[in-house]
Amino acid sequence: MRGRRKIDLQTLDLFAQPQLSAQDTLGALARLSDAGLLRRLDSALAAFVHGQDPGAEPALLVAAAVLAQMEGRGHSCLPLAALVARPNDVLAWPREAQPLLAALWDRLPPRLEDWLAALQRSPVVRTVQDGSGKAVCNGVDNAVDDGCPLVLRTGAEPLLYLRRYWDYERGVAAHIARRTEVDAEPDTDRVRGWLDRLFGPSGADKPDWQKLACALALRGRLSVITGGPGTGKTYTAARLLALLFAMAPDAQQLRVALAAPTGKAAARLKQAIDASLLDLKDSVQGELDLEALVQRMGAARTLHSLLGARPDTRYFRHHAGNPLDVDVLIVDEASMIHLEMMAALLQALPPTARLVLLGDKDQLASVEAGAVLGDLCRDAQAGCYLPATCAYAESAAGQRIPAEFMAAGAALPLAQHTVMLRESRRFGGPIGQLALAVNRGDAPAAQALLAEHTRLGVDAVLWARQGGAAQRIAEDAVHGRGRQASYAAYARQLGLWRSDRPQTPQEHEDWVCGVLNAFERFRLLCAVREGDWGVAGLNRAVEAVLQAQGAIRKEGEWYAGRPVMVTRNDAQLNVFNGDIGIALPGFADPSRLRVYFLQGEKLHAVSTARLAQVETAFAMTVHKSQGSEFEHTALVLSAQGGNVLNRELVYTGITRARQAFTLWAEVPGLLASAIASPTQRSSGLLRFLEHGVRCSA
Ligand SMILES: Nc1ncnc2c1ncn2[C@@H]1O[C@H](COP(=O)(O)OP(=O)(O)OP(=O)(O)O)[C@@H](O)[C@H]1O
Repeated sequence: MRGRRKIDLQTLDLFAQPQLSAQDTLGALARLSDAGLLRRLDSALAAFVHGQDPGAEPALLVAAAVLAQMEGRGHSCLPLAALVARPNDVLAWPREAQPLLAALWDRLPPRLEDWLAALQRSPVVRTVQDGSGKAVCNGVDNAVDDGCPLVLRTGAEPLLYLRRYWDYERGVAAHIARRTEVDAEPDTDRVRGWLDRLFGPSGADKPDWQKLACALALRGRLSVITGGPGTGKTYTAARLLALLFAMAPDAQQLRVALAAPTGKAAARLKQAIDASLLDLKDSVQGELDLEALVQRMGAARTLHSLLGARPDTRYFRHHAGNPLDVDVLIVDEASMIHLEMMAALLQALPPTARLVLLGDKDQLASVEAGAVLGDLCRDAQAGCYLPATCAYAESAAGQRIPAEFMAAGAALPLAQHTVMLRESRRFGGPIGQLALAVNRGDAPAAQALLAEHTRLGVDAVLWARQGGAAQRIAEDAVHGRGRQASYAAYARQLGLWRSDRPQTPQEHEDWVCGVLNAFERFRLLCAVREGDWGVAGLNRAVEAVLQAQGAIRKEGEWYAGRPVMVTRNDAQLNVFNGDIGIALPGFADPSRLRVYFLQGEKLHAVSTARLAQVETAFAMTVHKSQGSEFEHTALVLSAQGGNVLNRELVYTGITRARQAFTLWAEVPGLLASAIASPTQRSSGLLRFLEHGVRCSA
């Protein structure tokens, strides 16, 4: 937003007079948009509200604009008490904009009650009370939703919504409430027998959360399994599938689907589940035909493709009226699912089907509004298990839940269907320790770990660098540091085209796969897009270094070796948002570049002319890297990052690295301030679950 500022904030004069009319307010909001403090869309919503209600008061117009701005930053609603009392906490404007904010707030009502009254007086705002079933619009009892664009949820913490987000939250909460009702309990002796076969016996010293997750998943139609990298979420999900298969009255008829928000995450899920299931063949000794299950599951899909996204619309082919044809759906990387997508997914799922969500609750939430997995996992760390859950866990999984994980009083049914896996199997080393330190907000420990390892030299697993020109980052990325993965292997593999040119289609395919696999070993991850330390600047810098060493010959937009990331789903071309491909000469006609993608084990080629929605991918945002892992990642923190530099971003960047992690910080203090800034997205989802989902007709 700061990049779009055209006006000097110091000289911006918002108001001619102390009183604020609706017109003055709209003018001020428009000027704040010109100055880049709001988006055009934000002030446009206020103007729209005024168009619908010429009597709209300044507080309503300001609330509407801020609500739109919040939606753009991933929040599903606006907490009004915080806005009135601490506007800057909500708006997060830069220091130089504080006088403007103070001038605006001086002219607005000082008390929350007055804001609420201003909102409730307007016909554009529908007022609803949690749990009462009462809805009021324009002061009139109104159980029927007549399309008010804004919704005000009253109560101890009033929330203002754009109507569609209120609908999504309410819909998601209603589905979750239904799905977490306990069905008939399964035969616990059988469950326990199968769990012992699938997992082996467990020690008595601590609970086996993996077994517990499987047992709890049988009790309802929603199961949430969260945990950091390598804690065995996929391992557990494969065993859960085998268990469901073993317990199903007609196992051969069980329809199972796998999905994830991105194509890459979907492919990884399928690979891991297949391998895990086939590993289990011995423990099920011919009693379960797991090979047949693997065959029947088919490929994992992106959520868009599973739901049947209709191009250029918000609509899907599958919905409540045309539900998905599944009995069990496992969705990985659930932290990336935004509110609207979760609402669509839950609607499209038959009421009897089981949904299993896998994901790391501490990762970055989606760019779009909502942090659904984070919300659903609010109690995951604490457990909050009720006595009935503990009794069931003991009889079905042989697991005694320690007192510290039991609910102190009432607890959400959702918590009884949520399990956090706590032991990482492949992430215990320095990278894991660093991730844990970041996650618990311990900046000194994170910095000490980085400093200690950096001292070990260029081969160190952790490595921290500070300041200097972005050129240094690019050179490091291309030439590598020590023995850690870099783009050097990719450049070497690319060079084989000239020194050892493929002579047969098979050799060509092997070479293409070699380039793609070498490229996947390393990645530069940025917090921001713009600037020298952002995606755009670093892509240019890496290209310049590769060009200088002769690895690429960049003459136009496309060149042999250009790695690209697809930025928009294109079902016709069979490429999806987040897919990474590399432009390379074809075998039959080397003068024409084709972009090659690895889809599972198979190569997929698309002509460069047909791929319009792509961007160069030597550097990518941390957001776009979710669902991927690399041997070595270098996380680049730009001084321009502002409040994008937060704890979840750093944690997500670190946990993309399997063997080595490098941190580049443009100025001192960026890491510590990011760690000190956990993201809090405003949402009312859990409140719906706490109060019952009855607040509207
Ligand atoms: N109970 C277990 N016993 C033995 N090995 C296990 C167990 N749980 C997990 N593993 C192994 O640990 C590794 C990580 O497990 P898995 O890939 O399922 O973790 P994950 O949480 O899905 O990771 P990611 O977040 O990266 O997707 C795998 O090699 C898996 O086989």
